[in-house]
Amino acid sequence: MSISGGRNDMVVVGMGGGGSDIVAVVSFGHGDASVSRSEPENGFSDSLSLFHSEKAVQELLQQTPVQGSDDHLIEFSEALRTVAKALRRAAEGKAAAQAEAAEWKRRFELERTRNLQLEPKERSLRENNGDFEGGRLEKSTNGLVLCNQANQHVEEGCLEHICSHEVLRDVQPVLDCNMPNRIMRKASFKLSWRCKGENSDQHKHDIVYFERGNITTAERSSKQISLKWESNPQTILILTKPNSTSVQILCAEMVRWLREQRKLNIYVEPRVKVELLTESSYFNFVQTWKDDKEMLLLHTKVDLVVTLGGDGTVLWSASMFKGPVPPIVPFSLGSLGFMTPFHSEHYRDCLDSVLRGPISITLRNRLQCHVIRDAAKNEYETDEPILVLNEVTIDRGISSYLTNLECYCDDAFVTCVQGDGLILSTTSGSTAYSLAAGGSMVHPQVPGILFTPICPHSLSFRPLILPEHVTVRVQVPFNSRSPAWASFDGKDRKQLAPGDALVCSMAPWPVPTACSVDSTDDFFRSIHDGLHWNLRKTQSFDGPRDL
Ligand SMILES: NC(=O)c1ccc[n+]([C@@H]2O[C@H](COP(=O)([O-])OP(=O)(O)OC[C@H]3O[C@@H](n4cnc5c(N)ncnc54)[C@H](O)[C@@H]3O)[C@@H](O)[C@H]2O)c1
Ligand SMILES: Nc1ncnc2c1ncn2[C@@H]1O[C@H](COP(=O)(O)OP(=O)(O)OP(=O)(O)O)[C@@H](O)[C@H]1O
Repeated sequence: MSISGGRNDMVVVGMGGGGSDIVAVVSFGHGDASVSRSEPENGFSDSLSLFHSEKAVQELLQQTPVQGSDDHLIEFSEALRTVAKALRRAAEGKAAAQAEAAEWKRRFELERTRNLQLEPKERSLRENNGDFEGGRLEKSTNGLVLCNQANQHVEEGCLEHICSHEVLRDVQPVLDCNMPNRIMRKASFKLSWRCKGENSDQHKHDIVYFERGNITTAERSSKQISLKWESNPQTILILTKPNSTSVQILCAEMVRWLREQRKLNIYVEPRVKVELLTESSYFNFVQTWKDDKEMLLLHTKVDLVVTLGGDGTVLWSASMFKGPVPPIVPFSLGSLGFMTPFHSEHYRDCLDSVLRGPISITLRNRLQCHVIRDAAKNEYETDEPILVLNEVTIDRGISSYLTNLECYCDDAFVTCVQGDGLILSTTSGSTAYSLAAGGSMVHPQVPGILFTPICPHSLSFRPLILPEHVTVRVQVPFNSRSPAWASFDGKDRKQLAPGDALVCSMAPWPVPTACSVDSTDDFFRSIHDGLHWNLRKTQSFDGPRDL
C-alpha cells in the first residue's frame, strides 16, 4: 500500500492484493471528500484484501497520531476511513452477488440434469401414446385429454413454468371447415411466475428447500403469473349472458371483427348461433356444438374464451369446462364485475393486446365437490366431481329448522354448525356470498378454502381459512331434524338427507382469467369500485392536532 500526500489536497491511495489493484483518488477541500475509483478489468479485488487494506489504514492512522489542532489531517484521516469503508462494502456486495450467481448456476445445472434424466422417459411415453407431434398425450376414459405429467407438477407444487401443451392438447389436428387448407390446432403458451418488475423468464422450482440442515423459503408460492403465447391463437369461444340486447349487439360486432380483421375461428353456444343466424346468414361460418359430449371436448379446440356479461357469466363459462380451462378474457357487461376487468368499449384494443401477449393472468382455484349418500356408504354419487369457482353452500333450504352439520377437516373434527348453513368458498368467491356472511376478503391467488358459517346461532363462531391441501367433509347427522341443501355457485340444488355427506377439496384445474393490469391491481380495483371498500371522506387539516 502506498499513501502519498500529507497536507496536499489530493491523495492517491494504492492498494494491492489478490492479484488486482484498486486505486482510489480522494480529493478533499472545502470540507467534503469525494471518491473516484479506477477498477481493474476483472472487477473488484476480493473482500479479504480490502478488509486488510482497511485495517492497514487504521494502523497507519494510529501510528501517526493526529494533533487535535491539525484540521487538514483530521479531515484527511476521516476521508481515508470513509474510502476504506466504501471499498469494503462494494467488495462485500460483489461477493454476495457472486455467491447468488453461483447458487443460480448450481440450480440450473441441477435442473438440466433432471431434464436430461426425464428425456428418455418422456420419449418412450410419447412413443407409447402415439403423440402426433412430440408432445405428451394421454387419453382418459371420459374423453378428456389430460397430461399426467402436468397434473403431477400441479400436485407437487412445481408450477413455476408450464407449457400449455403439457396440460391441454388437441387429440388430432382439426381441419378448419371454413378454410379447408388450414389446420386448426390449439395455440401453445407458456406460463411464468414472476415478481412485479422482474422480466426474466427464469424458472424457479423450489418453494422451500433444505441446505445444511436449514429450511429456507426459496420462493414465494404465489407470484404474478404471465402468459406468453408460443404460437398464435386461432380459435376463440365467445360466451354471452342471455336475454340482453346490448350483449347480443356487441357479440355480433365482435364476431365480425375477429373474423374479418383477425382471421380467427369463432365458437359460440348453440343459442347464440341461432341468434346470429336470425340476424344474418353472414354468420354461417360461426361454429358451435351439438351436445354435451362435444361440449366436453371444447378445451381441446379453443385457445381463448371471451365472456360478455357479469360475474355470473364467468361462473357459467368455468362450469362448462369439467377439466382444464383455456384462458378467459372477461368483459364487463353486468352491474358489479369482480371478475370482469375488461371494458367492452375498448374490446378491440383489449383483444389485440391479449392475442399478442404476454398477459398477466389470475389462476383462480376451483373446489371439487362430491356428494356421498348414506345408502351408498362411502361411494361418490357421481364419478365426475361438481366444480365450483365461487363456493358450495350447505344451507337449510326451505326448512325453518336450524341446520345441523358435522364438519371434519381431513380426519380432524372441526365443529358442528347450527345456524342457517355453511359456505365453503374459494378465495375468488371470498367477495361473493362468503363476504355477505361475514367472511374475510382474500386475494384470489392465495391458496385456501374459506369456511364461513351463515347466521350461526353462537356468538363465538368466527369464519376460518383452511389450507388448500385439506379435504373438508360436511355430514348431516342422523339426528338432524331436517335435510340440508347443497348448491354450487348458487345453482343446482341437491338435497342432503340425514346420513348424507358432502366432500370438498381443491380441484386440479384452476380457471385462468386474464388481468387488465395484474391480479393484485385488479383485485383492489374490484373491491374499491365494486364495494366502495373503506371509502370515507378524508378528514380536513383544520381542527385540533398534535404537532
Ligand atoms: N347474500 C349474498 O351475497 C348471495 C346470496 C346468494 C348468492 N350469492 C352469490 O351469487 C353467486 C352466483 O352469481 P350469479 O351472478 O350467478 O347470481 P346472481 O345473478 O344472483 O348474482 C349475484 C351477485 O353476486 C355477484 N358475484 C358473483 N360472483 C362474485 C364474486 N366472485 N365476487 C363478488 N361478487 C360476485 C354478482 O356480480 C352478482 O351481483 C353465488 O356464487 C354466490 O356467491 C350471494
Ligand atoms: N351463457 C349463459 N347461459 C346460461 N346462463 C348464463 C350464461 N351466462 C350467464 N348466465 C346466467 O345469467 C345470470 C346473470 O349473469 P351475469 O351475472 O353475468 O349478469 P348480471 O346479473 O347482469 O351481472 P351482475 O351480476 O354483475 O349484475 C347468472 O345467473 C348466470 O349464471
